[in-house]
Amino acid sequence: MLRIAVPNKGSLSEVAAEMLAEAGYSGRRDSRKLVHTDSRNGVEFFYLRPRDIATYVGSGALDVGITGRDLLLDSGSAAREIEPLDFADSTFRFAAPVGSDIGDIAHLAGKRVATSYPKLVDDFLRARGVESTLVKLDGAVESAVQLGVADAVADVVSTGATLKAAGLEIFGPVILESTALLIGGPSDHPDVDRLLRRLRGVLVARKYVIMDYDLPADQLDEATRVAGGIESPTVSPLKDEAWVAVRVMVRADEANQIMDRLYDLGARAILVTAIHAARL
Ligand SMILES: Nc1ncnc2c1ncn2[C@@H]1O[C@H](COP(=O)(O)OP(=O)(O)OP(=O)(O)O)[C@@H](O)[C@H]1O
Ligand SMILES: O=P(O)(O)OC[C@H]1O[C@H](OP(=O)(O)OP(=O)(O)O)[C@H](O)[C@@H]1O
Ligand SMILES: [Mg+2]
Repeated sequence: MLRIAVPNKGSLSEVAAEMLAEAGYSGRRDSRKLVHTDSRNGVEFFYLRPRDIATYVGSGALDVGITGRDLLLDSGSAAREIEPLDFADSTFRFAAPVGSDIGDIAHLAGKRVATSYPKLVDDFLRARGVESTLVKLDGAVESAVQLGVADAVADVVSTGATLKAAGLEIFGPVILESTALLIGGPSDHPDVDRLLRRLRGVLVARKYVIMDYDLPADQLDEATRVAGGIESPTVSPLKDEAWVAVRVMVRADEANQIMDRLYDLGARAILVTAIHAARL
């Protein structure tokens, strides 16, 4: 049985549960349940606080887990990154009040910096020889300056809207680029590969679409340059020998530009369909 740690709350939990469902696993129905066994797929899910997941996986108590890179590094656990999962992308940044004279990390010497990720920030500042006083908060860190408990903050930034609303602006270098990860522990469980293949299949199904179109046969080389597929396009004959039918996988975010270019080459009846599951 593969033992998997999944986030029970916060911004990672919903997407992680969706990905696992799309990968064919059953999940808990009651959001208060802490453990769920999917015996058909030979896995057991443990619903844990995202911040604690690296600790369980790093100690070997659980085999793999889903958490953020920032949380993994802040935990100091021996867990390691297996694969990025393409969600919960964020950067970890310093911010100070708009117009303040803190414009560089050197200016943080002797200042108070509020954060929920003290190890991450401490490691970063220490490595650069800056000595600050860290103020450890649980969340809503952006309010710390307005409320007078810190001079600057270090926190997760996505759109930047939370910082802006609190009258703060980013300064200094990027502390970390974070994303959701599959993490593993000290020993490799033989079933991790299957989980990984399934999760990769979900990522492919989300990122790619199938494109079918009819094309004048003499345009095939040109069309293959526009959309070459993973290995190579599937080409089928049509009754009218001057035409062929082509099927190819393309990135979903490029589908419309590719359709425009194929249309200009003479392609017609261009159809795009979603991929439900994939294994490349
Ligand atoms: N606005 C956001 N955009 C993208 N990723 C985010 C965002 N907020 C948090 N994250 C990521 O989610 C993870 C934080 O998990 P956590 O459970 O603390 O989420 P949370 O939404 O902050 O939950 P909580 O309500 O407990 O604070 C980190 O990896 C972090 O980088
Ligand atoms: O750049 P933005 O798009 O505004 O997103 C960043 C904010 O999102 C998260 O907050 P969350 O909602 O998790 O609250 P928290 O601070 O209590 O964790 C994070 O801690 C930032 O505050
Ligand atoms: Mg949060």
